[in-house]
Amino acid sequence: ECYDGSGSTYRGTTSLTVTGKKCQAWSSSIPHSHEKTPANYPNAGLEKNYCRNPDNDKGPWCFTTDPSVRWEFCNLKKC
Ligand SMILES: O=S(=O)(Nc1cnn(C2CCNCC2)c1)c1cc(Cl)ccc1F
Repeated sequence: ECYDGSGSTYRGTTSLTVTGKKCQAWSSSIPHSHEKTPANYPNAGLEKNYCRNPDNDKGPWCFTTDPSVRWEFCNLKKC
């Protein structure tokens, strides 16, 4: 899979980061509490633990399930 531009419109199901970590669900605050919730960002496609770009970073990312790593970019290429 690949993403266009900054990936703000990416709606695929990749949920692994560049270092192979599993993504934390956007609706969860464990292990990382955060502001990027589906309630706060209803149009960002923050489903399950799929990689997304709700804050206009350079590509899709996610909070990781590793307590020592808050977030990482995802294992996706730019189209
Ligand atoms: O809940 S958060 O979104 N957590 C957070 C921390 N770093 N990031 C990066 C995610 C990828 N893009 C750059 C910011 C997000 C968050 C955002 C802001 Cl503006 C302030 C505090 C905070 F807790």
